Amino acid sequence: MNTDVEVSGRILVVDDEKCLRFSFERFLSAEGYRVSTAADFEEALGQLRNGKFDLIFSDIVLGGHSGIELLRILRERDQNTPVIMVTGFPNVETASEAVRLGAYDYISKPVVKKDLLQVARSALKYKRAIDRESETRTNLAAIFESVRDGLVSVDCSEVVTDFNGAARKICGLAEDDRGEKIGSLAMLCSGRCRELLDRTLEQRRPLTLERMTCEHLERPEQVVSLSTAPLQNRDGDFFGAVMVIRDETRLNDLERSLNQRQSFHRMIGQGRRMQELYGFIENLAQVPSTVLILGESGTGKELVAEALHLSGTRKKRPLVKVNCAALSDTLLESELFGHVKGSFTGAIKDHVGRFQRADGGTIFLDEIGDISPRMQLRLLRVLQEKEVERIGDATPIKVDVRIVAATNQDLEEKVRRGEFRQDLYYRLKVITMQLPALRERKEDIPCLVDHFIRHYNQELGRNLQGVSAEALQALQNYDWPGNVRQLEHAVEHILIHCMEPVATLHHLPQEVLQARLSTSKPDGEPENDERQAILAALRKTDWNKAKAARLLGIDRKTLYRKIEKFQLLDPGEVA
Ligand SMILES: Nc1ncnc2c1ncn2[C@@H]1O[C@H](COP(=O)(O)OP(=O)(O)OP(=O)(O)O)[C@@H](O)[C@H]1O
Repeated sequence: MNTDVEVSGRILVVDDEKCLRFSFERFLSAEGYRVSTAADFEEALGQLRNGKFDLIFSDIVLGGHSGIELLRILRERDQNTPVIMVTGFPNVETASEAVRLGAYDYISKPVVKKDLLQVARSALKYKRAIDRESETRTNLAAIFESVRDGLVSVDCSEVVTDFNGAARKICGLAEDDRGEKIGSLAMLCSGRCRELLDRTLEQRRPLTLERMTCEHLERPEQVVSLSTAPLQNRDGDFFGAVMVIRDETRLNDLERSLNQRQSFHRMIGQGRRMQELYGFIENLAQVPSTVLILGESGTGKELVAEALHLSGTRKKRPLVKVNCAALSDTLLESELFGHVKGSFTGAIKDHVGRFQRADGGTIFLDEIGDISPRMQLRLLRVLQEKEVERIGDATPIKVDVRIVAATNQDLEEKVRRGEFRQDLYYRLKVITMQLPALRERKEDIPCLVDHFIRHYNQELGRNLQGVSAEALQALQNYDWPGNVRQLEHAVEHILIHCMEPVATLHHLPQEVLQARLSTSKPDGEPENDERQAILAALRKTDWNKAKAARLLGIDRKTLYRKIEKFQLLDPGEVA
């Protein structure tokens, strides 16, 4: 008697020899199998129509038909049920033809009981394994289809191998996108998620991206979070990557209505000041007015300009960024307005200016406070006339560009001192946005720290889990003269110096630790932190201002201003 529950099953025996049917039925039933018999081809078909079998024994010769015919029909209907051919005489050719067509095995008459039971047991075991595998596959396919997150897999050449229903909905993928390169798909979004997949394929490690606006043309509000993972087979061979896309739009909407958004485009911050800023940007995004963004260095002025551009209708057109302080006057003029060939030495061909390149979109003029009086005048004309003149060509060219300017300088003061044109100042400050310094929104420091830890974990291939409560307190108490940029550098410093799962006080940058010591003194003044931090950085770098500014995460001009403000003296110069 067969005691192996695994291999119990329903068996059909098809043979025109009554005594063979009888002995098969007797031997197999005694083992606990449920056995049915059929005397010919038609009867076999009838049995197959009415019932399900786990194993079929079939004679190769079946009256006017052949067992091979039966095998063919079975294979068309059901791939899994093993069929064992019974040959009346050892005709190896027919038997091997049967195996080629998908028979599990063959046995020859006269059949020995031991052989029969052995082949039946092995075929039924095989059937169970196949059933289990296809069950797992069906379950996985059902899970794949039913999860709410979008799933997209690609192979090593970025060809889409599969995606589920949620991905169809979130990303707008169509059935025939399978087999296409992901970069070649005509998607209606920014495609920033593809960059993450590219990096996963390149670096072969999981990556995440929190809350990203898809900039989908049909669903402009759509916000998603992404995570990717490399795909490996059992032998550890890498064969592609999978991306999980979580639609966070509803959560984002809810947070917006509750004024609790944690991020907006690339900006991070959950406090009141940032909520006001997000709302303000959304309101301004729909109007074409010029915007002047004011704020200390590192407060995120460029990110605000980006968010302004991406939240409005101009997002389909370019956002062109110009750092006015980084270029000499002549270069800036040619960069902004363009030039014609031969208009000055070195003008070997026509050059399209950035105003023209930004046509229909936005131009971001960073460090606007640093432009020369001549450039101020030229810019004033663009603002007044909405047209530009290329160097060497007096023909005005109409441009439709939204101007977003930014500065960390006190422009009003510059106007008072006669260093900045008042008329240009008024034209620029149609709408002014004052960005809060990080010390004015310290409640955002924990989520910024988390954000930068995630970022640098990915950049540096690390797995820092967080910072200790004491270290976080020190980060929150510090005044951050270099604002978010400095905090970002501080987190990078932490990741470089900390090899433990959680960073503690001694992994913090020197300036934060020093400020902590100085504020613990009873007579510590609020400004002391900043002064101490700057002094510490200057001392550490032997008063090399470029290095000190880098250490502090501020630009050199800001550092000079702070040195003046705190009346710090370079010991080298005093001597
Ligand atoms: N709210 C924020 N969330 C996340 N990152 C931020 C935020 N604000 C600034 N950053 C980061 O800080 C760095 C400086 O930001 P950004 O260049 O926008 O500042 P800025 O005010 O334009 O500085 P500067 O006046 O020196 O040009 C960037 O790496 C930016 O990603």
